[in-house]
Amino acid sequence: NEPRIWTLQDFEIGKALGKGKFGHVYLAREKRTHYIVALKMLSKRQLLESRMERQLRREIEIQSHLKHPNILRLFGYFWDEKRIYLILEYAPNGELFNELRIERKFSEPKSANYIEQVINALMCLHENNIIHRDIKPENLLNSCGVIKISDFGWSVHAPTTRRKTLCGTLDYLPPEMVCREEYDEFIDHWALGVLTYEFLVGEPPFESREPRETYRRIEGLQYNVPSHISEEARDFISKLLKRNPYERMSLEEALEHPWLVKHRNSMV
Ligand SMILES: COc1ccc(/C=N/Nc2[nH]nc(C)c2C(=O)Nc2cccc(NC(C)=O)c2)cc1
Repeated sequence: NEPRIWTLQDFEIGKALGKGKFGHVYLAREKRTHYIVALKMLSKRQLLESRMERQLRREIEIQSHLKHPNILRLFGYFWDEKRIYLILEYAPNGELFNELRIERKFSEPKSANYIEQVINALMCLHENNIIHRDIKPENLLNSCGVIKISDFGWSVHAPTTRRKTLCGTLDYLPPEMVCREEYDEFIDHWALGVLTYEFLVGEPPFESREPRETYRRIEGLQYNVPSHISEEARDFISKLLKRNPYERMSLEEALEHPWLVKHRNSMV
């Protein structure tokens, strides 16, 4: 099916879902098929001012070609004189970040189930030689229990050396990014360890009041695992939060780790 030329007139705009960094996301319904989507509206001026247009092109290029149940679909895009519009898959339950703040922390079965889905998405990305580089609860959407990785704004084709200074949370940065070394897809493995910790504990492992302190704790691998965390979960995290990227567990090994196997067998 030929990609259509979409226009705003093809959609009925519903409620605002939320405000992203560069624009608003609205619930929308395609008029002909009544298909429900999330329409992300980005201001051209803001994109140009912050020189993000190259990053947006990359985001569109990457996300539009990826088809995986745990990766949020980008169905298409269009623009008018003021804005660029991304036609995105709608995930009814919203950001996992919100769910985690409400529940404070997730149970081990729930964390294992979510982490397994993130691993499946990362395997798809890495098979396509893509590093996400921004795995965190804010960039994970929940669609009736199915986790969708979204926001490919920071994704790149592996391996790469970072050109830009980093913005956003430092909590998820691996040591090799903190010390400006070359890095590759293993930075996503590190982020997976940080994500697992944050699901189980309710806050990221290296979180500190001062960014400098966060850097120091990341470089020194200084994190404490509360006693309520199971031995298997503790071991799973420790095999991802390794200073040397090549010592980090592979995604295949992670799927076979006792912590995930234990909870997979107990899932209905
Ligand atoms: C405020 O409560 C909410 C509950 C659920 C949603 C669902 N969002 N679902 C989405 N599907 N596809 C995309 C893209 C989105 C999306 O961007 N959501 C979004 C954007 C900005 C903030 C939030 N906030 C929360 C709490 O999820 C969600 C959005 C907001």
